[in-house]
Amino acid sequence: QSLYQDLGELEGIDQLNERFVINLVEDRRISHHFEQTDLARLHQMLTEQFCELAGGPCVYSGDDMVTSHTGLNITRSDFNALVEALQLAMDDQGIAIGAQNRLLALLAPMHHEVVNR
Ligand code: HEM
Repeated sequence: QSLYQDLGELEGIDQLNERFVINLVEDRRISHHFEQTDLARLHQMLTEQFCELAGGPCVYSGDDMVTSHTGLNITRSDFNALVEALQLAMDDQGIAIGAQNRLLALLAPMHHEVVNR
């Protein structure tokens, strides 16, 4: 059973990111970062990215992580808040803890590309 399957394939990942984006804009610690953001695009790009990372049949078509986060002044605390928003969304989707941890392990190394840029 691949991570892609454990996340509910494309439909599950799409639903996950719908909740994730809502959680981001509702989280008062980090919502200010998303005031100018095209949320429909963010949702779509996250879905492509997670699908590809999880081994699904997608190709991420967005900007690279350094380019898309440079100038945003994202802190380590902001990063941790985003991870919490994702965990809440994964809980909501009923994704098993093992699969949650596998996705988070794929995202964690990206903190170098998004924090303090
Ligand atoms: C592993 C962590 C992260 C991942 C995987 C990630 C992923 C992405 C992706 C896929 C995009 C879309 C890029 C595009 O439009 O081409 C994006 C944009 C964005 N991210 Fe992140 N991100 C992460 C961390 C963060 C954090 C911690 C924040 C702030 C709390 C943040 C704020 C933003 C904002 C504001 C945009 C939109 C920029 C714009 O409007 O052009 N991201 N991110």
